[in-house]
Amino acid sequence: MIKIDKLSKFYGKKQVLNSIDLEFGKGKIYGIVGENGAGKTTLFRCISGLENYKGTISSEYTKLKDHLGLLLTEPFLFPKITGEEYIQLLTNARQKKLVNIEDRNIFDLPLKKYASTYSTGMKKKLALTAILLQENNVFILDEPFNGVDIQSNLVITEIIKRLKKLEKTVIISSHIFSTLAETCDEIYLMKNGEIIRKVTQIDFDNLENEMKEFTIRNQIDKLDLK
Ligand SMILES: Nc1ncnc2c1ncn2[C@@H]1O[C@H](COP(=O)(O)OP(=O)(O)OP(=O)(O)O)[C@@H](O)[C@H]1O
Repeated sequence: MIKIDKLSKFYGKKQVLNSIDLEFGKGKIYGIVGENGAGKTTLFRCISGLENYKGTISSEYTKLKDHLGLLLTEPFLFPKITGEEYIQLLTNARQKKLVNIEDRNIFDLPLKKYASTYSTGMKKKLALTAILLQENNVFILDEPFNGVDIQSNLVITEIIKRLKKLEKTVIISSHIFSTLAETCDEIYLMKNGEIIRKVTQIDFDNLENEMKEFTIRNQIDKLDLK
């Protein structure tokens, strides 16, 4: 269980997260949706221990970040290391010894090549492979489906479902509602640094319809397309 109490974050004078209260349990998948700039990535960075913040983030672990895999929208890959070396680096950090990495190459990546030469989608797949092989208990996936081919998206969706069965905690942000609706137990709607709504599976269709109607009424109609 991860418990977030009154989490606030400022960048300089700008408040980006405003008194967020959330709880994430084991064996559950959570979606976070919200417009660009709502604060999703900042929330993830705070939970992952990459940012200072006000409020508390507590869990059953002494150091949550030692049990947490964060997939960033644009993973950082060091120059001059191969895909294989990247995976080794991350798994070594968790004292996991991998005998044959090629056997665990779920996305058929060219692991002998420098990771910095990978395409955007390949970088994301490498970073995801590494955090999965770390055998984390908590996974935070920031737009995991974005920029990744259809086949790999199907694989990622299936992996997320398996992580749930393994009693892991998975938190996902996505701008593609259907991918969240297929996997999530609960979806939180973020706006201007606040969680404004919690939606459970039974209401996913209503949420999608409301969002569509709101967007079309307020945004697309401005174009006055004839
Ligand atoms: N390092 C930073 N310094 C200053 N402001 C920042 C920094 N990182 C993010 N912000 C600001 O914080 C706000 C929230 O950004 P964040 O990246 O968390 O949003 P998001 O919901 O993940 O957006 P998107 O859907 O576009 O990825 C934005 O106004 C952004 O400009």
